[in-house]
Amino acid sequence: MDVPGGGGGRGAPWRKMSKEELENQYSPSRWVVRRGAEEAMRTYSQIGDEATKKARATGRSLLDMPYGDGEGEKMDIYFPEEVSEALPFLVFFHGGYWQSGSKDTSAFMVSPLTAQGVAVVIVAYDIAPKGTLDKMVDQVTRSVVSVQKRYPGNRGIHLCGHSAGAHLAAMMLLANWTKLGVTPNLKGLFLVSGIYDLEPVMHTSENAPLLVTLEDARRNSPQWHLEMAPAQPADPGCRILVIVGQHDSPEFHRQSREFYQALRRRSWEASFEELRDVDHFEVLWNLTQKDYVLTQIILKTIFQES
Ligand SMILES: N[C@@H](CC(=O)c1ccccc1NC=O)C(=O)O
Repeated sequence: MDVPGGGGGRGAPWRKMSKEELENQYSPSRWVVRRGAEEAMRTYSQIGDEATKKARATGRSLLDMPYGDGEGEKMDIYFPEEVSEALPFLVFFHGGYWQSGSKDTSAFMVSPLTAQGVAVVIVAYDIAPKGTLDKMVDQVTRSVVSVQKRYPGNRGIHLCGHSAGAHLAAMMLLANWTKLGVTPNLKGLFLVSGIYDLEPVMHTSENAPLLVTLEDARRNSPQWHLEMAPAQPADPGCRILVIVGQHDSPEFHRQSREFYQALRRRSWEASFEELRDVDHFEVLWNLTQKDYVLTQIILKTIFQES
């Protein structure tokens, strides 16, 4: 296999980095500006935990709904007060480098979105070492199919993913829905501080539980597919918002920018947004706030199209 000609190619900046520099660039917690790395991670878990407890306390949820036979193939569905047949859905995939995180601490955006009439689904998947990347991509694909089958009258499904979860969401652009028998009513993707070319991650300590080979990395890199694989027709009805935090590392900025550019080259309806004054974790925990700029962008996008 050849290497892509774009940012992932032979001239990619990460190829010239020392092992330490690469490790640094791919350790989001080292780039936070308002607190130490450990405190940032602690706050992130705490806010996720509290948001999930608050979302579950309303009682308007279906928890642990299976989307497959595997023990980890479960999703939580949170409903707005006004129940209708034709709700817009937002399906969220949590981050944590495919090896940490849980649906049980990731309901960040549930309260502000359900308050505005959006049903929110938080998906669990088998993180490493139990799950491989291929398995996680397959699981997430089946979770989207399951939402469409359960709610065929939905007014659009938007996917949202953070970091490793943005990678999983982006992989849905390559899914073979025909083979799965159902084409979800996908209207948009919100990709927050994601990774789209997995090859550099393979050379960091994050790969220890993942055991990604070069073949695995390419097969599971949406960037690689957009640059190298035969073009799949872009869906003009599906808008893609690529989002990065101002204080994300330069490599995270590069990954987002180059993915956005590759999407545009392949005729996807994509836009790019750098969110001011937030780091890799704040961008997500701010989604607990109805007035946060990204919460507002998400709501505006969902209701423009439903
Ligand atoms: N070990 C990582 C943790 C991390 O990257 C992370 C943690 C929680 C949610 C998302 C994350 N990043 C990507 O998936 C770090 O140093 O920041």
